Amino acid sequence: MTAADAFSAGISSRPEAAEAPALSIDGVSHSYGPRQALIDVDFSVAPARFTALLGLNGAGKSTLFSLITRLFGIQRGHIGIFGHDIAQAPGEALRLLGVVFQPRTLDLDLSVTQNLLYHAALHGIGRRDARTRSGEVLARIGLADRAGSKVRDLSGGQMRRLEIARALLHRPRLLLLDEATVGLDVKARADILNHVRQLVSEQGISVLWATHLFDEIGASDDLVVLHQGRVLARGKVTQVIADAGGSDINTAFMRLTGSTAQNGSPTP
Ligand SMILES: Nc1ncnc2c1ncn2[C@@H]1O[C@H](COP(=O)(O)OP(=O)(O)OP(=O)(O)O)[C@@H](O)[C@H]1O
Repeated sequence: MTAADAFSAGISSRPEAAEAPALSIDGVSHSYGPRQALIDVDFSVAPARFTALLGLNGAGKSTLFSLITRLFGIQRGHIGIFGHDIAQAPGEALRLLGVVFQPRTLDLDLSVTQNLLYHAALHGIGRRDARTRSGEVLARIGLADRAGSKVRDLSGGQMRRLEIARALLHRPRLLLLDEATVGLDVKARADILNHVRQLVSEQGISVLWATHLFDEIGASDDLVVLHQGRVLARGKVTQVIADAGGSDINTAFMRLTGSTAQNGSPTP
């Protein structure tokens, strides 16, 4: 059995399993005019697992995120969140989803808490409940001591953590992060990863972590390798490496894609 088979069998095709996959991507294709950005993409994210979506620039990660969040309509295929088809039951599906996009979208002149309260109001969360939830999410992401600070005074890593806190306000069960560590130094990157991994191990949140950096992927993670719009491999990291005949994630990626690597991150 290949890693892909094992991954699918373990996650998507267990009729006895009470819970559907946190995220299921089935036969999804997307084109921008003549340019095909995604080609028959299939994979799933298991509940309470950290799944890395590894791909170089242009692999199709952002396009996929735009489809999952319904920024774009689905041209072909199906996307489900905990069993709710996002085209048929968008309300139920999106309620369970939190997203951290690549560009920063915080109001720098408001405080940390004010940013959260503003976002909560957009979600229809009442003021008192919003204050309670803000305290909760800041504690979960290690920012409780900065609640009253102006966002402008935070470090880049703290701003990213605030965006994660904001994405957790409506208590989603699936969190998508698109290149969440871009522009951060090594320590801040490790810090964000640790916090997100804790959300998985301690809170049971399911995570899809899009990245182009090998060193952000752990040996016990699930992995999807996306290249030029196609899924080249998916499964447990160790299985993907073994199936590709590599000795580590770098060599496995190179074998799968024919790319070369420099400084821990792949280049085309
Ligand atoms: N609005 C658009 N119009 C035309 N082509 C696009 C558009 N957005 C993306 N593409 C193309 O679709 C393909 C996938 O791009 P996408 O941004 O989804 O990849 P990515 O993996 O997120 O890369 P990056 O990390 O650089 O954002 C690329 O070939 C890109 O040039």
